Amino acid sequence: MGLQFLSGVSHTLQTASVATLIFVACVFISQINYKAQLARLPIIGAEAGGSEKRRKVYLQSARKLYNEGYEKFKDRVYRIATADGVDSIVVTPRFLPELRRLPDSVLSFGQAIAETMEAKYTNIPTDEPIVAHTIRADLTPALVRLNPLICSEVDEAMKDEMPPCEDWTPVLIYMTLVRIVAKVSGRVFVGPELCHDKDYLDCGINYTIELIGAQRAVKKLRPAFRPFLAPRLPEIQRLREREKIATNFLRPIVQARRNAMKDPDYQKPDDMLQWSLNRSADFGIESTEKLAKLQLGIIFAAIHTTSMTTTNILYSLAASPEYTQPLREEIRTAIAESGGIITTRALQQMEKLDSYMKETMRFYPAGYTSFPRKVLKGITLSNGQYIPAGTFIEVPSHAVYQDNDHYPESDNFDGFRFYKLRKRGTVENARNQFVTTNEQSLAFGYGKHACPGRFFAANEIKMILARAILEYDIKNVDGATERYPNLEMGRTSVPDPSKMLLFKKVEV
Ligand code: HEM
Repeated sequence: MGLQFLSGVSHTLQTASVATLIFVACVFISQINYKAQLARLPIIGAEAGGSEKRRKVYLQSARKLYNEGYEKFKDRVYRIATADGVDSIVVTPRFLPELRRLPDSVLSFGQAIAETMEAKYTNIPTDEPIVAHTIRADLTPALVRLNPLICSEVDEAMKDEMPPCEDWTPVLIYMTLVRIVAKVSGRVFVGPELCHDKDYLDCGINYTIELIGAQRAVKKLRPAFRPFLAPRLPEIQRLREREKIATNFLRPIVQARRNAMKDPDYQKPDDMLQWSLNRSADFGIESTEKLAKLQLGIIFAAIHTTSMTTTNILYSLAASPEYTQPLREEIRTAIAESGGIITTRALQQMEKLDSYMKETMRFYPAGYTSFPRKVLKGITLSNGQYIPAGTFIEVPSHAVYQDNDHYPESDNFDGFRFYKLRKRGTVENARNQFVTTNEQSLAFGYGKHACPGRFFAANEIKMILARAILEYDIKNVDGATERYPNLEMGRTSVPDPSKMLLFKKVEV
């Protein structure tokens, strides 16, 4: 009996050892295979040396590397070291039409964001189709109806947040815009109950800043230690606190709305929270906690992106005052022709403003690359190059914006570049709008995950700028005429949030 038992144990151990060996061999072989596949792709910046040296060069001069790669590898994809120390695969835009056809099970936006944002620990919702769906199906079609409301929120928020500016007054413009955008967007996202609540607004504004801090803190940990150490990081615990605070804010409102929805005559509010509630059963969203997390996700996608874009435009405007008068005239005429208010038609008529916004975004997109995707299944491109599963790809959007073939005299900031192109005909009119996305206009991404919120963002930014340009003269402090440089880190480029602009009320 004893011998039989021992021989059984020995047999089991042998089987387990063989299984383990086979498993290790498989992992080893697939790693070798993966590395061999990667090694077939050319590298930009190889002369710097090993991967750590290339990473350092990337941190100092990512923009230069992407531009060099764009010139060197017009028809091929190549590798670049990134801030993470992981090589990313840079894809030239000629491959975009074939990549856009691939399903998410092959090329995943959600997975790329989840890994970049360390979603496992930060909890940011990256795979919740209800968010993009509600924006596309409910928010964008509602804009014509909502624009008067958005406009009055812009007016009110600007009155609250801007100082009187009877004489030249310095304004820390980035944070001022963050508060204006948070209030205006809040009206559309959560509705009247919460959008003016200072504590809720602070919760949303701080959440985004803290989320980026938490993501950086997790990235600093070695990957193997993250499951144990990341949940204990104070930055991650602070995010959990924020989620609780947001849930507590939303709970009574969600409860009241759910109760009211039992009444067939209930006039449902016209905001994202309500549209999400209407669709929650279809997407399996039950709890208020989940709804709160989705709200935080929308806030993360919307507030700082919109505020940074608007800040970039105002920094450009302060350094190119020759544009103020023609823009002011266009805005005045458009509003006058719409009965003195900013209607959807008036916004559409602000084509010079639209062009100025797009030209600023061409020079100062939020990042030097676009179309971040994780490759879940290996892809063979039409030129025969193979991109293995497990890699990240990106497109060098800023280099595209600097290409003279697409943008003649691309170094020249021409605020009315797109306005002039739009005047050429119907096709050119459609191709050159602020919200347009295509292989040459990548600031809002590309393909089926291109930013669904860009139509709302465009309206909101135009309304804020229309008010600012009509009501104020704007200039840099200390008589500086150069545009404030953006802060660059790796592939990101942000307007310097510590800079002031001077504002003075226009005398009428
Ligand atoms: C000027 C402001 C904004 C910029 C520059 C911007 C930029 C982007 C970019 C680059 C992407 C990735 C697209 C891709 O890789 O193909 C994206 C996605 C997204 N954006 Fe925006 N965005 C802005 C405003 C907004 C606003 C106001 C909202 C919400 C109302 C929003 C909601 C989203 C969502 C939900 C996604 C993910 C889409 C998906 O999962 O399919 N964004 N945005």
